[in-house]
Amino acid sequence: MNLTSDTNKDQQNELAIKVENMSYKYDKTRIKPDLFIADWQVYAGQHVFLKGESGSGKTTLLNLLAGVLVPDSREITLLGEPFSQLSPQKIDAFRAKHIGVVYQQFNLIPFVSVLKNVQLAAHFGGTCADQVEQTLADLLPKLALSTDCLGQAAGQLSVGQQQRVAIARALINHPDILLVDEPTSALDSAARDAFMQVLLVLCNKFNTTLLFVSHDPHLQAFFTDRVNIAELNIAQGDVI
Ligand SMILES: Nc1ncnc2c1ncn2[C@@H]1O[C@H](COP(=O)(O)OP(=O)(O)OP(=O)(O)O)[C@@H](O)[C@H]1O
Repeated sequence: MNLTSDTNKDQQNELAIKVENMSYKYDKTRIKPDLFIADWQVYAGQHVFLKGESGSGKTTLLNLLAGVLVPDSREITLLGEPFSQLSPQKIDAFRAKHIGVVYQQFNLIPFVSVLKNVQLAAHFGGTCADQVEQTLADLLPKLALSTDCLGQAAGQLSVGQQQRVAIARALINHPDILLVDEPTSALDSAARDAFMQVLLVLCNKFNTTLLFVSHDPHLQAFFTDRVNIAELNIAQGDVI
């Protein structure tokens, strides 16, 4: 089964994400994996909405694509690189340079300033200080964040502000791939829609491939490419 998220497929020939016969199980003593994907591709620049019921494997897939988890069979290719076959050090370097991740809980360092949070990500991604300054000057107004917040401890900001800082941090290295896990659950509908619009504008600007995980049906409208993890994860059925 070849499941490709397919808007503008004709115009886009570069694959950002290719997953082939990838399996993962949390408990290695079990026979049946928690996640098995036979064949799935996302083209460079696509914005894909990944939906699915609770426990269906969305976060697991995201963590595999981020290199936080390592598949049991190693078949993830990102940007043409055999990502899941790289050494742990190379995976860390690849992630820092090419992948932005926005987690459900944002994962900011709460007692460290907003600026430091962003600078740390930039440092690991090899982005120089001048570039950080330039990108922040561009990003902050788009994210409705004032320069005053840069000096504040991240943990002192509102949830909505932390979310936008998490986006700034994820985009500071102009990643090729942005993985976003259910970030809008704490927002009201107006803030949620504003957030989505900003996110999509920024991904277009940087030509970033976006994989957006959510089970909020309202957010589907922002995407033309939608995939249900149940179609991908054949470990959830009786196929294997
Ligand atoms: N750390 C873990 N240890 C063992 N099993 C886990 C762990 N994390 C997830 N699982 C199992 O893997 C399966 C997929 O979980 P996952 O968190 O990826 O689902 P999800 O679709 O992201 O759910 P949700 O929408 O509730 O966040 C579930 O059966 C879950 O119980």
